Amino acid sequence: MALRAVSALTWGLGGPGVGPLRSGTFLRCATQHRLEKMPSSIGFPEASRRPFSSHRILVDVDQSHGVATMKLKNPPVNSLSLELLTEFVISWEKLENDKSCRGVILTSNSPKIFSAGLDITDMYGKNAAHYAEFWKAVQEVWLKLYTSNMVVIAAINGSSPAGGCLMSLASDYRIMADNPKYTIGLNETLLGIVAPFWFKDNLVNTIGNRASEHALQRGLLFPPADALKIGLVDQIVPEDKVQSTALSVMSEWLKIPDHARQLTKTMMRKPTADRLLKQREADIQNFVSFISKDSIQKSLHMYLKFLKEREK
Ligand SMILES: CCCCC/C=C\C/C=C\C=C\CC(=O)SCCNC(=O)CCNC(=O)[C@H](O)C(C)(C)COP(=O)(O)OP(=O)(O)OC[C@H]1O[C@@H](n2cnc3c(N)ncnc32)[C@H](O)[C@@H]1OP(=O)(O)O
Repeated sequence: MALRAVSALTWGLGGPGVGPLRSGTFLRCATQHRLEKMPSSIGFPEASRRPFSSHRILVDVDQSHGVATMKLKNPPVNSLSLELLTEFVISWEKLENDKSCRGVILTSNSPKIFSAGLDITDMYGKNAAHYAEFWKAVQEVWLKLYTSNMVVIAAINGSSPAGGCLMSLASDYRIMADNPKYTIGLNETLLGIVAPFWFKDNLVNTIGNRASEHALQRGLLFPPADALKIGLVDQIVPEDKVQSTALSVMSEWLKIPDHARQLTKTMMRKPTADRLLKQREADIQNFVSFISKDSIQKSLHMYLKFLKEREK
């Protein structure tokens, strides 16, 4: 198997905003329309579309089908900066509160990069208060995605290292563009940092313990075909079919009654989400003390330098 490395949300019933069962779920399900036919592109009729956006997040809601497409837009590499993460949470809550929205396709506005992962400049050369705020936002985005009532499909239209891979892992289904130039994986060790336990838990739940041990220790980044083999993604499709495939997979998922799917998702994911929720503050403090170490700052500095100077 060809492996490539770069060389060198609150759970709990009734919890604010992100509880697995939004009030009215059962009632709504009883009258919910089934999706019989989905459009093959985002060319929805104007009347049924409700786009909204912020600087770094573009959202297009197709109200007649109950599906939103959320695009990350943070050039040049869609890094997950504090600003992007904050805007993500605001947009996500808007969708969670929109009763017409049952599913979200998460993708990128950039053609070649889904997301370069956490913004390294938010973890380098800042003070403890900044690191704490940043990490809280990272946790929040993961909790929102991982515990969402909505069906979340990642349409991975480019490279997806580290935090980008985590966002995909938190989705219910992953479709990746079949381009061998793109890679996906949790490559933290290559930066001299360590994926926290909840990144690891999410990976283990997806690809199993042995494959996770191997992938995490070596910081492996997998091309799409290999990612498919180990179950890191569920499907690979030609680059120009990622969005249309995501829409048709979504239509299949939305045929399942919401209440049954949501309760099943809760049953599967609650223990993992609860593990972070129970020690959220300690996890923030752990991150702050780890990332503030001189040796870790030095590793990040070297990695940023490597990124800037490497041959393209
Ligand atoms: C035991 C205790 C445990 C406690 C837990 C503690 C800690 C855990 C901590 C953190 C976990 C972090 C997870 C992460 O997500 S870290 C981020 C990892 N990301 C990467 O390694 C990706 C790096 N980027 C790339 O590989 C390439 O950029 C990419 C393939 C995405 C795109 O390549 P392309 O050639 O198109 O673009 P580049 O020229 O490389 O980049 C353009 C520009 O962007 C800068 N940049 C790239 N990635 C990032 C990033 N993640 N953050 C900030 N900036 C980034 C790059 O430096 C270039 O800048 P410039 O030269 O134009 O100035």
